[in-house]
Amino acid sequence: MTSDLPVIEFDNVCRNFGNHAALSNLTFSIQKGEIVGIIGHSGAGKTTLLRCLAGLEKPTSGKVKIEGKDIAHLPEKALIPLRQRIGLVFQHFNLLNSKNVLNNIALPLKIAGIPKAKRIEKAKELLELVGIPDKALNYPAQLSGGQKQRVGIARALAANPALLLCDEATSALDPETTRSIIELLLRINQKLKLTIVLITHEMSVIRLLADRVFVLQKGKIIEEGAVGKVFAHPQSETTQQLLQEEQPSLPQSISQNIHPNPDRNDHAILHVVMMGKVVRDPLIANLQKDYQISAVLLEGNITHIRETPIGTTFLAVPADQWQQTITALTSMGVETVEKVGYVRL
Ligand SMILES: Nc1ncnc2c1ncn2[C@@H]1O[C@H](COP(=O)(O)OP(=O)(O)OP(=O)(O)O)[C@@H](O)[C@H]1O
Repeated sequence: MTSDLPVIEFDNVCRNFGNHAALSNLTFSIQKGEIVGIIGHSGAGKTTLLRCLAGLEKPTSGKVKIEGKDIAHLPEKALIPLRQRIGLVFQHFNLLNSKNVLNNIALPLKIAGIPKAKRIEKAKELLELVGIPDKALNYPAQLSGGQKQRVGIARALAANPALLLCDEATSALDPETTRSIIELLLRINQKLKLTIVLITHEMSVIRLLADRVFVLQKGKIIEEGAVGKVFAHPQSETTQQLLQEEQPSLPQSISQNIHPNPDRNDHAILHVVMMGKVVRDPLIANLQKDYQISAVLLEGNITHIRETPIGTTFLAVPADQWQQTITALTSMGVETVEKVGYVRL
């Protein structure tokens, strides 16, 4: 395999269930070391896509290539070694309760016929990597949810996979534990240069973990790109809906009274999105100082995509100064600024 060959390539993949197209002409590629998040409403095709990637589901047509090999058309026997290149992490961990932690982790190696001493050595190494070396002899019932998921991740890594697939891997965990599992996945991604594809309904997980995001709707990718870009400027209605809980919105007392044309003494409302350094700049003070524009902050918040701050605010400025404000804010380096309408404050 050459280093720039994508780890994953989907070429015109369709998966039908009867007359229903769960995946429809999907074409994309994912490079080694990338972390890609897949989001979409229920029934959009996320699980089907992940199952096709894992070789658990055969596409009706098209090619699914992992490290250049088309797994969609391999006979079952030839799929076995390829499946070992793919680690799976599940929402409910799927550990065997009758086996201790070390033996759970070593199980894929046992199935692959690796001698006992070697697989236990590897399992110990992985337990160290996921940060719970002292739990080797414990049974799953004696572990917290976060510890169980660490074991699930260690097991997924046992056969040195090229690809880790995470299906709602943090959805059963509390926010603090979710954060620690995200940090673990990021560390593993960097240390092992592991490619990770994750499905989640938690947008905060995508923000902290993924480099790129695919938005699925009715089996098609309707929006795709760097998480920062897509989350800062969601184009499709679906993406906007999925992000809605995360976005600040105007207080009802204002949003109810917005109108499209200005009356005398109205203010124009501007929706401003900023990324990076500019978030820390005193924009309102600068508007006043450099442009003599008095802006009022109506609503706003700051979130982070990895280390990059994203600021979203609604400002009100005198109605006759909205164009000048947009020009000024753009020259200050904000990502986007749009007029939402007019209101009497
Ligand atoms: N084995 C199956 N037989 C018939 N229809 C199926 C099967 N698997 C999935 N589907 C259908 O394909 C579509 C996509 O399902 P899929 O489970 O991939 O969606 P999803 O985005 O993962 O949804 P969710 O978020 O609810 O898990 C749905 O309409 C579903 O009903």
